[in-house]
Amino acid sequence: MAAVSGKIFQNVSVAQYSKQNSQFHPQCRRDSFTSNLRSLLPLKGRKPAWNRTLAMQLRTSSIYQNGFVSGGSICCNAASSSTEVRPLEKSDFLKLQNGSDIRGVAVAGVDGEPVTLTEPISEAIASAFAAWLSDKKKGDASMAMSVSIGHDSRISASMLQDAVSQGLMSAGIDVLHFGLASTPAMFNSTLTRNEEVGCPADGAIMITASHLPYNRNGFKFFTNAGGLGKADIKDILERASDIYNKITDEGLRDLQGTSSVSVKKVDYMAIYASDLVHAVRKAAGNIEKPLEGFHIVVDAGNGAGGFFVDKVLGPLGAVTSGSQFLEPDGMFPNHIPNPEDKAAMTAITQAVLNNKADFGIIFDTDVDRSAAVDSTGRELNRNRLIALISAIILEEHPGTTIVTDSVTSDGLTLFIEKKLGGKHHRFKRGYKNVIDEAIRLNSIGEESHLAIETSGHGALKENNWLDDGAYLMVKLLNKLASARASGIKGGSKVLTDLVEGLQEAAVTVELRLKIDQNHADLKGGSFRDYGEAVLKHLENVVDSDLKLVKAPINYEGVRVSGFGGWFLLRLSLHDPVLPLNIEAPSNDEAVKLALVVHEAVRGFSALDMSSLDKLIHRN
Ligand SMILES: O=P(O)(O)OC[C@H]1O[C@H](O)[C@H](O)[C@@H](O)[C@@H]1O
Repeated sequence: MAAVSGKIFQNVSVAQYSKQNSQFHPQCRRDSFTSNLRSLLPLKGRKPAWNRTLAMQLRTSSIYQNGFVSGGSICCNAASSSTEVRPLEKSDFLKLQNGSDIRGVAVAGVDGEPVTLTEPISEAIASAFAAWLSDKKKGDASMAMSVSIGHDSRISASMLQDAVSQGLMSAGIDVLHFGLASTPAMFNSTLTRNEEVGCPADGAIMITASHLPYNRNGFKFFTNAGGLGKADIKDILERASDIYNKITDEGLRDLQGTSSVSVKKVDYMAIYASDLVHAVRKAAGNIEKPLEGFHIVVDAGNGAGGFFVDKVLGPLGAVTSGSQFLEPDGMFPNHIPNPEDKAAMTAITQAVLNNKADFGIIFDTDVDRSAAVDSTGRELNRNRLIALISAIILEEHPGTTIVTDSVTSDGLTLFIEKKLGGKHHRFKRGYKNVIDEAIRLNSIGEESHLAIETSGHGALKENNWLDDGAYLMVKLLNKLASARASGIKGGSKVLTDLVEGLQEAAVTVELRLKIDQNHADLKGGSFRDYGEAVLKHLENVVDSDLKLVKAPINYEGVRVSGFGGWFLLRLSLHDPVLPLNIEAPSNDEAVKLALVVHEAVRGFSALDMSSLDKLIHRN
């Protein structure tokens, strides 16, 4: 393990600050949300200890650290001044659930998008996570618990970090501030054994909304068992609603707590990155600089992935000139940090070609997703990335099952099963779904070492099923390094060769058909029920058409083969949308498949068919 640069940032005693209460600006006091959690949190043996002065002290110090002092108003940043503590329904909290994440609007100013993730709400959510964690770890109730907090480059990061810190500390939880961090590093901090920096943490919170626009933000939660699931998130939001409304019912009150909690600032990314460096060195036979001679460019999309250049590729000996958008910028001025996005892939491809680099790597905002580009400018994302990682994993674990999301191609199945000798288990969309499915398969005796999505999310058994875009790239770097160590030249050709034989459709289409939730055709029902009815109807139509074959094993939506290609219509995991994926050998065939869907669903008037119409009439 490399040297650790974490140091104590601040040990905060609640009592120490209470007498300074009067020194703060009254506006700050109004903004502060005081959590009266004594009656709400099951904190056996630990007293919740909180007062609003501490809240402001923390907020102030964090604002200074981030250089956000403006006009002498040091106590409230821009987003916090709009914060208002008003009664909310449980349903308002539940609306913040996005599968196994929490997502909301954290920055005001976008028309039609009111702020839903305020400081008080975030503080209540953090307190609820503390209560949830406390229940989970009840065996250790006498021990102090700690939670690490990290964030991506969003402009609301500092405001939310303060609110979350307050929520945790009000529950007597010690807080570790990691600052700019990646989502996988946060999970890792619940596994790392390093007392000096306070790890393993009992829980971790990543403040991120992945690739969503600048005004959004959200939370991902982890324990050493992995990311929290949907049911846990619902539980936390319900608890948060109770906490929040109890406080507003009773009015804001100071608590004169007596126990103390600590806030430590830790450079955890240095620890996490050194683990990645170690992994590549090991794979190359413990060579210090196994990437010497390679020119690798990185596009971090102004998210949190810039560390990969100086803390991973640099120490491994790679040349990284031409890397771009490494500086964190929460307005994402260059492109959406998303390896599924065409503009993002064009940007990294161009960087590889312009710099005559051997290889390109692109991350999403919080580095749980990634993709690559070879030296010829060939994109290695979506099905190609899955094929590539599968080829590596199947060399290491012959015959293993590769779990993927539902929108993967028929060509990928052939490649995994016929060329690589593995088993392709096409499951549902959603990184958590594929990871949980791979874990389940192992638990019933079917060996699986890889769970991966076309979105660029991927997790390996050897890496604790950490959903980690950086580790996926490490697997590719290992391959480059070990090829070099065995004297093989040719840059990234060794990787390109691995996907040789992957059949790819000439036409690939993804449309997202919106369901108008206010449309009379829903008859007051939910968009989910409506979407299910659309899918059922489509299924019946397909069943009665001899030219079409329904996928015999399918876990999500309606997947159909015909006209030399296939389509999948399914419900989005989170949105009132039916995504439609089509792959076909030509435009004509793609249109024939689109027409099948069009004919079947056109009676559903709440469905926006305009993109489907456009596809059909364009050709
Ligand atoms: O169902 P969709 O709307 O296509 O969204 C699906 C996506 O949702 C989230 O972003 C998850 O993090 C991804 O793992 C998943 O692929």
